[in-house]
Amino acid sequence: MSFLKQPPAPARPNRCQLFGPGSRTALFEKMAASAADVINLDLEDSVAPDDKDTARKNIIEATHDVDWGTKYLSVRINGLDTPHWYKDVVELLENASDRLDQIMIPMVGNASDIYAVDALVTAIEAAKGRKKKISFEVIIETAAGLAHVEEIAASSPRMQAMSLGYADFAASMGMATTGIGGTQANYYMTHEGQTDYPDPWHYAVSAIVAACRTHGVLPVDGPFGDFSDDEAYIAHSRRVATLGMVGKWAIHPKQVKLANDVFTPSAEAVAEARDILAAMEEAKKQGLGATTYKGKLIDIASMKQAEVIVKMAELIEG
Ligand SMILES: CC(C)(COP(=O)(O)OP(=O)(O)OC[C@H]1O[C@@H](n2cnc3c(N)ncnc32)[C@H](O)[C@@H]1OP(=O)(O)O)[C@@H](O)C(=O)NCCC(=O)NCCSC(=O)C[C@H](O)C(=O)O
Ligand SMILES: [Mg+2]
Repeated sequence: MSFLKQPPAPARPNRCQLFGPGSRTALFEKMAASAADVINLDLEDSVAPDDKDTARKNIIEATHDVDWGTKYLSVRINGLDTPHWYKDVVELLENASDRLDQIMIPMVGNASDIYAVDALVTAIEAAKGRKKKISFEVIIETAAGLAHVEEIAASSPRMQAMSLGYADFAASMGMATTGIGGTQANYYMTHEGQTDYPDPWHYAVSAIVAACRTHGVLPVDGPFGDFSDDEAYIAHSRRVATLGMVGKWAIHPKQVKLANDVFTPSAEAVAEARDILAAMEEAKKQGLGATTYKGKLIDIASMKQAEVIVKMAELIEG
């Protein structure tokens, strides 16, 4: 391990982030009743330009009037290149209740974007005497955001999570696709008549996971647009979970269960992880750093892998 220890990510479940437009108040109670760990009330792209002020008022009221239970309550503000974002931050933090946990910053390109929001949030918290410090989540969804992903992950002590935003990311990168996540029809390889569809998002997902794990931030997968295709959503979620992400957005309530199922370690996986830890404990007593489990090598690195699974399961069990 480097001298610089890898800090732990925030100890809270983040298996699914359910999104809903701030302009659709009829959805708020349904979102609160869902099984999502995180609620993202949206002021950005799911809200029409003419509805921004109303959506902001709706969300402020919902922080007072809706019972969000134990969910992590987050509001996505508008991008820093819009005339809306400063009003989102000022009106939210001057009027929303203490129930608000997080602000989600879209379209970030560098650490200075976070610095600007952090300075404004810090001033309002002091002016209004807000007790709970607001955390940040950012969306990596531009070429610049990916190019500067590490400085963004390290940019503020408020940073708790980082999501990959497939639609804007594809547009910003000039990708020849309109799909929001998942396999892309023209991204394939052929060999002796066989066609294979590799993952076009692999680099972005891994870069986000690496930046997040380096700075103790939760890496989260963004939207999957085709909410009629459960199998594809599950496959995409399994891929990013294997790469180290902790959860995924739901842009429709039916995706919440799919995400929770993928990002909750199975009973078998937890039992195996606990067996590996027990086997390593036994090996340690015999002065060994490596041993075998079910005919395979396990060593201290296997212990760390097993600890990730057991810790996540214990976090979710609460
Ligand atoms: C996608 C939707 C517009 C679909 O809405 P609708 O047609 O009303 O859905 P259904 O008729 O299938 O609804 C079935 C029941 O579910 C309720 N419902 C619908 N949406 C939600 C929700 N988000 N949360 C909770 N409950 C919901 C309906 O009321 C029905 O209930 P009932 O009648 O009682 O059975 C809509 O789902 C929607 O707006 N989803 C959120 C879209 C969103 O927030 N988009 C922004 C995030 S993705 C993004 O911005 C891209 C990203 O930044 C990037 O760049 O990649
Ligand atoms: Mg976007």
